[in-house]
Amino acid sequence: MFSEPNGGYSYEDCKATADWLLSQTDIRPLVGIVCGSGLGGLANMLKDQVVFNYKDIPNFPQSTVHGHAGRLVFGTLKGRPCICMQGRFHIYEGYPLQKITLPIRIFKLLGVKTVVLTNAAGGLNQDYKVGDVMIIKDHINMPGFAGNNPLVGPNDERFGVRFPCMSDAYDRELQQLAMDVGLELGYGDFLKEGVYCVLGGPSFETIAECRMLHRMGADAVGMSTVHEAITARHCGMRVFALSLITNQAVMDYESKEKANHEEVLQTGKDRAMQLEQLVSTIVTRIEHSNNYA
Ligand SMILES: O=P(O)(O)O[C@H]1O[C@H](CO)[C@@H](O)[C@H]1O
Ligand code: HPA
Repeated sequence: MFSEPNGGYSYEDCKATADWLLSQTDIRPLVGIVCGSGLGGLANMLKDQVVFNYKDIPNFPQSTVHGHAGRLVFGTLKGRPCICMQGRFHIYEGYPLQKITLPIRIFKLLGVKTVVLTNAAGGLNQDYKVGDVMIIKDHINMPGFAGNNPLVGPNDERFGVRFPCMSDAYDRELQQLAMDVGLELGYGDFLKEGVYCVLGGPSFETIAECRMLHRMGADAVGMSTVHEAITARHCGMRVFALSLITNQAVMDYESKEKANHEEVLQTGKDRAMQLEQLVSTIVTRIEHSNNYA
């Protein structure tokens, strides 16, 4: 039943997983949240939780990265039905892109309308500080330049069109909502907006690479999110995404700084409370600001 043509899954396979989940819970999520490295605490915002370990879900990949718990959490946020991935998948774990993005298609088949993607990222923009939160307004898909796009392979029109538009990948209304909410919460000092660039990882970038990415127009660099955003847009969900700037990308040969995953996770812990406030307020306001979700 769970075949993998071209390393991906058929519509029927995704549907089988979605139906299996729907048969286990009465919660019908409208918002799907993906927690970045060290940001799994976001799932704690959900009430009335129904939790699945990834290993128990048919077809689901397994989390292998420290800071990604590997749990799918259904619940409600101020009465609003949500689903939260406590742990995402990355290219460097060895998974094909179609597998990395499988949960996004499952979100769609569960009835999710809006996807909220979060990540930990290195700051390239020299005005950014560790602890800043960057609302993603656009992306640069470096693996995509070499043909590594999650939509490679036969296109199933039940998900979306062959050539989806990406100039509106990140919903502008939700970006504005996030900025308004952030300012209301008093987060103006550390709230930014910018361009996220994805690389394959797992090695962090060299100094020359960071300099190049910055000149190219990227404000932050990471190893995730873009594949999920492309897949979500392909199947017609709205996307809101943010990066926590967990470290400064090293741009200077005089610098003694070294990127490391421990710092990434620590910055996530330090900003956990504000991120929970920001994301939960945005999610509850989506309802009041439009009819999409
Ligand atoms: O993008 P998320 O999953 O937040 O994780 C980021 O943190 C890890 C590196 O510390 C990489 O996986 C990078 O992509
Ligand atoms: N580079 C790539 N990915 C990251 C970084 C970084 O500096 N920080 C967190 N994820």
